[in-house]
Amino acid sequence: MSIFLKTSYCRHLSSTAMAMCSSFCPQIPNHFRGKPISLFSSRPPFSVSFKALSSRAYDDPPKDKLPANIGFLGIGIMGSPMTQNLIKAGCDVTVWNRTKSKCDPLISLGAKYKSSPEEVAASCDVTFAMLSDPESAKRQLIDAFYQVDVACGKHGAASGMSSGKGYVDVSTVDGATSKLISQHIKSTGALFLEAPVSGSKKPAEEGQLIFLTAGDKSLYETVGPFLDIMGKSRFYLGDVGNGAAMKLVVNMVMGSMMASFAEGLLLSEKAGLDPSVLVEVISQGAISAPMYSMKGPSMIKSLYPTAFPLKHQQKDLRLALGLAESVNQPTPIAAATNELYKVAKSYGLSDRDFSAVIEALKGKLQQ
Ligand SMILES: NC(=O)C1=CN([C@@H]2O[C@H](COP(=O)(O)OP(=O)(O)OC[C@H]3O[C@@H](n4cnc5c(N)ncnc54)[C@H](OP(=O)(O)O)[C@@H]3O)[C@@H](O)[C@H]2O)C=CC1
Ligand SMILES: O=CCCC(=O)O
Repeated sequence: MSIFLKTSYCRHLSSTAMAMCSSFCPQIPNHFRGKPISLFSSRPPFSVSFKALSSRAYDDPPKDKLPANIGFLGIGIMGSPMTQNLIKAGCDVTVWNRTKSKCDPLISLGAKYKSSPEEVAASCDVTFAMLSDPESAKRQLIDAFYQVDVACGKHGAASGMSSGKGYVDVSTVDGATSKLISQHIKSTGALFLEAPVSGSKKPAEEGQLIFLTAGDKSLYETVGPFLDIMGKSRFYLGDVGNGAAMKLVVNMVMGSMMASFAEGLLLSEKAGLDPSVLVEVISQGAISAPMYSMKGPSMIKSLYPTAFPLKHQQKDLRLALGLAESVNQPTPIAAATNELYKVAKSYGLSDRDFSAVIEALKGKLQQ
């Protein structure tokens, strides 16, 4: 396995964190570790930024509970950097993706490859999945004759699961999908955790994601060190469905914020103002958000380099509206916002960044 030394990280590793790294992936010498790994034997029902607390003393989990082999299904915009961080931290990772070529860079970093989710799950202690949507998280149509369910069906991950293993779904799906996958996984005796993430491509690359987890608490504790490699904080929210719901509410708010920001940029321009000054004014006030400063300058230039695909934002709005319907909560702003993203999709912008929603307000697509 190729091992990469991140000297900037290592400079900050406390000796406690180094010792924990050693017990976690014992085949890797401490000085090759990528980042500190923080472990809690029990966690409060709220999140703490563990990377900021690396000098605290933590209990090591029992060594016989530490997973040795990690599987990762779905090597897309998010899955790829998340897997890279696991490999760089010294974990033994096995990957699968529908489009096999996306696994190649990870294989050259030291990952193993298996040709189905079932084989990954069978060869790994814990398998993560980062797939597009409820449909792909459950089911994949390879061709007209041969069907593979990524999680649930023939050659799906559940077929390779058994007691002692765990499945962690980090995709953004609705609670019903998550519960269905949980049932299939748990019927094999394995454990299940839903763990959708807040944070986009760059936080994924930098190991700064926020995990919104729910499901088997013991699996949450077992995989905590892996979540801490990929993320900066993690929330445990109780029963399966709560992580999915939290993620959908967050992304419903984000989608509306982006749509409103897009309206503001266009209105400022039509009113004779400089939209880049608007971005600066917003960044200094109470409605400041990193998203506006990060996306604003490229939106003004009609550039939408993809970090969070627009089709996924629309999917999350659709699922959030379903959640709202199920609890009889009015969400008129999200409903209108969803329509705007649907217009943007009809302009062929599905695979562009979600900030391309501004094009739906221009009336005419800028090439
Ligand atoms: N990008 C972001 O900023 C964030 C995304 N998310 C969520 O993470 C998930 C993944 O997003 P992201 O990585 O951006 O998306 P990508 O579109 O880059 O990746 C999607 C992944 O799902 C796979 N996939 C899609 N359809 C199927 C199918 N029918 N069967 C099997 N595999 C399939 C793709 O395989 P293939 O390569 O073969 O197409 C790919 O591995 C989504 O749920 C998204 O909402 C969450 C937080 C941030
Ligand atoms: O689901 C995507 C979230 C993107 C983000 O949190 O920046």
